[in-house]
Amino acid sequence: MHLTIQDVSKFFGEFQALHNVSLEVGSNEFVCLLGPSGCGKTTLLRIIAGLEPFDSGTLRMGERDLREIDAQHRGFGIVFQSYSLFPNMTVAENIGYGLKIRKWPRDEIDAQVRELMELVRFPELAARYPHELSGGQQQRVAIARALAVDPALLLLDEPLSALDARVRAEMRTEIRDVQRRLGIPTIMVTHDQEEALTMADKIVCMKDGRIEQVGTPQELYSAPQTRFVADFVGISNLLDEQTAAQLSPHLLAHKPEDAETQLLALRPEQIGLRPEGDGEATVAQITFLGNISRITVEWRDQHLVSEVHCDGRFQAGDRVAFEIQPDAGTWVRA
Ligand SMILES: Nc1ncnc2c1ncn2[C@@H]1O[C@H](COP(=O)(O)OP(=O)(O)OP(=O)(O)O)[C@@H](O)[C@H]1O
Repeated sequence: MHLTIQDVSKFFGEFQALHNVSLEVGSNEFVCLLGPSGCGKTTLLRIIAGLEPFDSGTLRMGERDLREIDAQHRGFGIVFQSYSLFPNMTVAENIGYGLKIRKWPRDEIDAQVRELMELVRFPELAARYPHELSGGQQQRVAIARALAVDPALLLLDEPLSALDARVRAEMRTEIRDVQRRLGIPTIMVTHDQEEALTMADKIVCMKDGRIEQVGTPQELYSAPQTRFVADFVGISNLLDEQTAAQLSPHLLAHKPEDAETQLLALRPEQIGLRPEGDGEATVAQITFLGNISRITVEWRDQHLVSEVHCDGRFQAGDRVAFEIQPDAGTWVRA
């Protein structure tokens, strides 16, 4: 079933937290709301969940107007950043809780809980209490609990942000895997662009209560439309028209005519370097990243960031020349 958000606006007193937000979430889609702190991601998620009223616009699940259905009756699964498990219930009781209040028979609850524990890979932890689990395990239980009621929509609010980097990376794959297998439309809030790029079918990039751009991870990375998206999703070198022309006059050939599109966003991997004694730039800093090196070069009065496969060709202080394809980069709105 489709979720349709149309022209939703939200005020907190005088402050407008959301400006005419419109968005579709398809039946098997994994959508990430991505943006910096305060851009309105959580507010939008809470509105969808029914935990927060909104001032104008429409919200529909299939044909149903969600304004007419309160949070408990929407049948959505929700997982928050803090694990929010019931501390006095075991793992199995936590997962089965939603089924118990729906008055499922005992043996059916047990079967469903067993299945979900297999799905989130910890059948042996059934009898433990939340305080006996690691952060990652607690968050898996929270996800299993949200999935238990066969939700029409799964809402995740920064579910991985309290976990350490390794567990977080593991759980990205696990969550995506379970979501694909169950085919539940999912909306996840995150401010972590890497998380959004690795997990989402569709990223909704937000800024100041507005949607800046919606697209696949590839679209947002390779065709950002605004300076904000170019900067927030991945790393970009942003050059005005004059500077772009100095770097390589060919880059102007693909600049659109409109007056708003003024800046060229060049990804670091689009700036190739070659050692050259009288090259126009100087290597300022080299950061080794394993498979590649990130090299900051000084050029005229600015710094440009390049990423190259590291083969030890460059040292700080070296003179280098640029190797840039004529169609490199995307012209974006300032
Ligand atoms: N209950 C409230 N009363 C007043 N202002 C609020 C309330 N809730 C949120 N806001 C404001 O609305 C804006 C959006 O908040 P929201 O929590 O949706 O942002 P966010 O993108 O989720 O940020 P974060 O990543 O920090 O959670 C912020 O400026 C916030 O201060």
